[in-house]
Amino acid sequence: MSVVLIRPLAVRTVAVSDPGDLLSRLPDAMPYAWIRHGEGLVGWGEAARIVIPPGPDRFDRAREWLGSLFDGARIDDEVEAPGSGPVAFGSFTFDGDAAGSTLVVPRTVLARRGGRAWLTTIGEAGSVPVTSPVEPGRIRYGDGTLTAPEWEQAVARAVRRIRSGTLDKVVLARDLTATAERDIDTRVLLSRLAVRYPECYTFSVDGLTGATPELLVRHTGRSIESLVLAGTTPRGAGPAEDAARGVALYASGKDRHEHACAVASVQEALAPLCSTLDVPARPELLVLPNVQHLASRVSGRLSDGASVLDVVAAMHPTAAVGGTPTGTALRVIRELEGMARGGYAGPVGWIDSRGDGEWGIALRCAQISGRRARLFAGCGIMAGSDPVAELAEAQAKFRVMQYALEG
Ligand SMILES: C=C(O[C@H]1C=CC=C(C(=O)O)[C@@H]1O)C(=O)O
Repeated sequence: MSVVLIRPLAVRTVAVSDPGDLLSRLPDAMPYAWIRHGEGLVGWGEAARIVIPPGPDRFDRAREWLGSLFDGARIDDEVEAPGSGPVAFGSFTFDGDAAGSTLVVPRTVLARRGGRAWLTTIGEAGSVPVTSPVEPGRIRYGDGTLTAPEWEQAVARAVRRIRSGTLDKVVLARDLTATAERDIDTRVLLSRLAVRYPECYTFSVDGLTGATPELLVRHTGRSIESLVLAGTTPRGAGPAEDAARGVALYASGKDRHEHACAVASVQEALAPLCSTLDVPARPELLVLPNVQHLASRVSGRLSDGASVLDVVAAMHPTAAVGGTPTGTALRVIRELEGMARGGYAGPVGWIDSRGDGEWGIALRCAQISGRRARLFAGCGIMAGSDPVAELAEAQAKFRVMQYALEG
């Protein structure tokens, strides 16, 4: 386990006047961010970092490290709100056996929530070199691991596997590559995403950048909430077609079953942790600029002092990104996708020293590195799935990051 830190952490949180657009305050091109409707946290610099080794105990290792780091910290926090005091941003790979899961405690975090704003600093306040955001310029796209026809064939194979009775659902994803004229400054992408997708969680952790609509879990004291998504249709060309698509999605047996699998996986994971759990009987429609989703808002009360990372560990991977049953779906994903998902479809978010935090599923995102980006999009495959329609759905999901890159 590789660990870098300034120990013990000397943490100070002070209330500040409204800082305006949080993203406009970021000094460098590789920041940490978690923003929805202008609220959330942004961070920069690095007071501590852990690269978590792959394996079934990776969430335990992460929790142990955070526990000893935060317990040993000297914290002077005049705000005492979720997200004040020391905060770690994190990204876990989808596949527990893959390397690349990380937790980072930024040296500076600026936050806004519920009409309050605060600034957390760790260690001596030093001067930070400030650069201006630079547009990436022209973008060239290329195929990722599979071409579009190859991915359609993988979907057709998954459908045959499901019809043979081996599994109910599997989420298959594909990747696209993008190369920009200049190094990609994630601040440019974050600002575009936050304006166009205010309903989503605009995030960035170590270059994994996107705007996900799917809240894995928000943890505030003992209250938890989750927004479960599965079942999708692209937006229509005009209001009439759009409304008809929404009605058809809501009435589609295939999509309702796909959604029910995702809700059941969340319910099964949360029930043992909760004294009460509220799961809606029917989904609602979530309409985003690129797609419409079936959505279920699940809420509950934890029966003990489990932290947000405990809840994340119990939930991942939900059937919104894995499938049903989970073990079989994960084997089929490895076999048919043929690619490393990295942080895509893994948990991404933040945790504070009280165990509060917000974690999403890293969807509608890309891994940014220098001039290159790797974009990801996936679809829940069911017995009734049509490979052509699934490809169109994946293209609609790619549009989020294509817009972020191109403007
Ligand atoms: C796997 C993705 O979306 C998931 C979340 C919402 C709806 C989904 C669907 O309808 O297929 C997927 O389960 C993705 O965006 O890459």
